[in-house]
Amino acid sequence: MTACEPGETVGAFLCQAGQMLRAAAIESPRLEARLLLGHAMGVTAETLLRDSRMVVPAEAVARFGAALKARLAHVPMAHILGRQGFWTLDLAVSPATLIPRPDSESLVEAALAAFPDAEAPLRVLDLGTGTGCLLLAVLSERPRAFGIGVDREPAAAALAAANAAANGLAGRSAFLAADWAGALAGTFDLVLSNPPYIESAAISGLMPEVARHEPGLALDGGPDGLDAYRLLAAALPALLAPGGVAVLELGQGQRAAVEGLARTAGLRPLSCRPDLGGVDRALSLAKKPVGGPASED
Ligand SMILES: C[S@@+](CC[C@H](N)C(=O)[O-])C[C@H]1O[C@@H](n2cnc3c(N)ncnc32)[C@H](O)[C@@H]1O
Repeated sequence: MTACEPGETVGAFLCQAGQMLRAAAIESPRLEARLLLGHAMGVTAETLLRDSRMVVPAEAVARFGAALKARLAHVPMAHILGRQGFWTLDLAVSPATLIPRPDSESLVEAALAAFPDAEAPLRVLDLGTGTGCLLLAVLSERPRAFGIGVDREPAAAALAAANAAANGLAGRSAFLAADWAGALAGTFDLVLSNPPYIESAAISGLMPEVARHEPGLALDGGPDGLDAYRLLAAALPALLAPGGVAVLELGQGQRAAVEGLARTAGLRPLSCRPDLGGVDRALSLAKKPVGGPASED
């Protein structure tokens, strides 16, 4: 390990922090050190790169120390920074719910592909809305759409409402704390859901950022990971308007099982969009027409 130059400069702090993060097996130690120091100083990581001889002010040193300590304890970067980008949106995050993942953007792509008319006046429902990321991304692309986001965790529903306001979407969205769609009447053109789908026994083996810092309510799908899909599949036929589509996020390897549950509930699998890693991720479903064939295949 090369010795870091001593001193109070950006370069010295970044060098020391990078080494500590690497020793803690953090994947991108130099990048994260820059993001944390930039956050503590209120400047961008690019600014730090431009002037590594800049002296770090005392109050930023204290903030950086606290942020670094948290990261070394595997607190997720998004929780320390308080923000996460998703689609084109900048979203506040909190320990109350899942940090939005890039893989979930495939649900937004699937939803937009299902409703390609940008001017369609869609009614959208997002079950387990968390930060509101899925609903808000769709509303940002469909200016005549209106949406409701539901989360059983009241702090998540409040976070999603704040994210809607911060992104100029409060006028076309509403959020409530409830158990799935139990509190709702009416039907929707588009139902989105990224439910908890990790097998209960697998959670403790996930990376510490997830297992220790993201809530069980957002992760735990029961013994086989499918508990929420059973409830959602049963509820969807009554929630979908004629011509409506549901887009569900899947965990790796869950496609066949969830399609089976959907068919049993009277739904028709339309397509399944892979994420950037090629994993079947966004399952689109429609209601089988009354009196229609029992299955599409
Ligand atoms: C996997 S997270 C997804 C959050 C967000 N939609 C996203 O894609 O990042 C699942 C969310 O479902 C919520 N949830 C779990 N059980 C629920 C229930 N019975 N009713 C409503 N929401 C629930 C959790 O609180 C959590 O916010």
